Amino acid sequence: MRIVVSGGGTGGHIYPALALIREIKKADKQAEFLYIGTEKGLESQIVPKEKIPFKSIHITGFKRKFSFENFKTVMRFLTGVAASKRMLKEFKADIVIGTGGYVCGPVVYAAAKLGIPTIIHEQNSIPGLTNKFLSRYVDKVAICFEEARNFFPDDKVVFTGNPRASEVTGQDGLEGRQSVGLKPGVPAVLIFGGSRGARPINEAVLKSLTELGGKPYQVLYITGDVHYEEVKKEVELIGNPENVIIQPFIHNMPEVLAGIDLTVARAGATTLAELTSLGIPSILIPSPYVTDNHQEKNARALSDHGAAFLLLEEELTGPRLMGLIDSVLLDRDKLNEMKTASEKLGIPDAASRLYKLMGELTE
Ligand SMILES: CC(=O)N[C@H]1[C@@H](OP(=O)(O)OP(=O)(O)OC[C@H]2O[C@@H](n3ccc(=O)[nH]c3=O)[C@H](O)[C@@H]2O)O[C@H](CO)[C@@H](O)[C@@H]1O
Repeated sequence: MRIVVSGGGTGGHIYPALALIREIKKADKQAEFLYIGTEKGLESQIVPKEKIPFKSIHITGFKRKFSFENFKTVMRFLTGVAASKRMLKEFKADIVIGTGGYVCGPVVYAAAKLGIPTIIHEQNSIPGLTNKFLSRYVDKVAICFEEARNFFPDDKVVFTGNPRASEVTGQDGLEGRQSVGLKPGVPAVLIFGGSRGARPINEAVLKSLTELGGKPYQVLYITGDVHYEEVKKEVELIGNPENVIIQPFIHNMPEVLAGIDLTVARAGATTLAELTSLGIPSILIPSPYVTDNHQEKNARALSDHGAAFLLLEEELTGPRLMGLIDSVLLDRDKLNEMKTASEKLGIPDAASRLYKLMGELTE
């Protein structure tokens, strides 16, 4: 099979695509891939590292308010469609899958117009503009939250879950711990703000850094690449406690997650798929800066079932965060109860479900 995958901007759209590619490679050694993204998105760094052929188009997202930029975006969309058609014909694509972000707009639209089978994968409980637009043209819409169903044509929707959920299973947590310097046998909390980091979470952690130093657990704190230098400067003034490891970004998240007892994070959909697949309890601080506040809805899908605590950004303070971490990590019964609840929501076979759907469209 000759497969084109497109999705990007942030990790939450890229990692599901890469997990799907790995799943297909296991089942079909002859499969060939082309990934179409943008130069500006994280995909231009992450995808070539995986040795997957990568091509880019130039495209920007729509502004929700009326603006001249939107006119330019329409022009870029049309140019993007023409460029995508050329790439798809040259590659002789059998199927095209979009995993979100505005880059898949022109790519998936072009494929549908060429009569190539198409799927979009929606990770969130509330879809973004691009997937809502594309759902009119594609053959199938794969979803990960039942709440997303109502936004799409009923006959196209298939519940598959997020392929990244499959990728994080079966990892060696001890090796994961070792790779980042976490000790075995001591409870570990991972704190991070999505694939790009989050300033409000960084501020809350920095305010509590000294206090964290006195805790009977260890902390892996990921700042996000762009915030790292700034955080480091502050940490030099405060002092870096021995039980807190600070990193800008980690590339072996599946391995590391396998060794983690509790996670503090934004509520990006791919992160949540990973956490539930592994049955990791979490404290979720949804980003309020996303379309239709979809992260809060994502988070509630976990907190309503006892798998997570929801902490709204407006209520986020250092002491509040510390209190919540202690209340879970220092109470074994609570931790186990949340673990079970989290595990129940996981869909570890999501990648094979999505691959099966591809097979149905191409046979
Ligand atoms: C601001 C924004 O628009 N965020 C969206 C974006 O989030 P974002 O890109 O932050 O996505 P997620 O939280 O869903 O996923 C982050 C991914 O990055 C990985 N990771 C993170 C940190 C690190 O150091 N190493 C690493 O590998 C995580 O394991 C995960 O696989 O896409 C998600 C999925 O559509 C949406 O739900 C989010 O609302």
